[in-house]
Amino acid sequence: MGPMRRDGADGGAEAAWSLVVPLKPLVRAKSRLSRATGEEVRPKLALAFALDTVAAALACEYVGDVAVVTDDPVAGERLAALGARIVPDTPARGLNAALTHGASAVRARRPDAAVAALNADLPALRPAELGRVLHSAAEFPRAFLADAAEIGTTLLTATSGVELAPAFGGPSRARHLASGAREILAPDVPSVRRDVDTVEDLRAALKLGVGPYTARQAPLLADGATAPAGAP
Ligand SMILES: Nc1nc2c(ncn2[C@@H]2O[C@H](COP(=O)(O)OP(=O)(O)OP(=O)(O)O)[C@@H](O)[C@H]2O)c(=O)[nH]1
Ligand SMILES: C=C(OP(=O)(O)O)C(=O)O
Repeated sequence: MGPMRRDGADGGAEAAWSLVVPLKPLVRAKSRLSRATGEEVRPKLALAFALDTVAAALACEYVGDVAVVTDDPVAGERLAALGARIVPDTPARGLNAALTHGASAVRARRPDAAVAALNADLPALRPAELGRVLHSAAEFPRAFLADAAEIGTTLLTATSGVELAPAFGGPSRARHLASGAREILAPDVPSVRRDVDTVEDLRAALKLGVGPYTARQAPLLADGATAPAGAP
């Protein structure tokens, strides 16, 4: 059976994906930003990234629901208020175990769900761009989108009845390719590829235009984090 339809209309009805978004406890999240942000702002920024990512995902016409896999109580409460379902993590088993667990939780409720893992660090995410990626992904049993650096992965999909088999972490683009997943080569989806791990990534995201939660945190950042590259 194909993915569930989000509406019953003929023609323009779009396949509804279930997204699975993993989020570390905020005290540990985005550790590579710590030097630029300081320890007080870093968890707030990690939460803001997740809120912007999930809000944009929920606004995407191809997305039926979003499950966030997290053990963080504050993030869980804020993300649930946006409309996400919160799935408790699998303690100490890491990112891929969390994603497999999230996909199982989704399919326990909806066995024929098409699922997509999406990183929580995409503060510039635009619903229409995510929609283009999911539309392309629907043609293949498994598909993925490489991150802006073309080394990692920001999104991995599995259509109805197909195991997600996530292999995220570090140089995951090559692993996802080797696993048989199809790489999505959509040209105009920079916001879906713009993950933020470093201060340079954050600058690039700010240039693309971030969502409201991250924009609100930006003034709290040291100048070094937001000044254009090469600025004095
Ligand atoms: N639920 C869950 N999410 C995780 C786990 N590890 C990583 N993530 C999430 O997976 C995505 C990519 O994670 P990483 O790049 O490894 O970690 P990060 O917090 O984004 O950044 P660094 O601390 O700088 O590595 C982010 O959305 C993380 O919050 C985990 O063990 N459980
Ligand atoms: C999780 C990933 O990357 P990073 O650890 O760089 O965020 C990935 O791209 O698979």
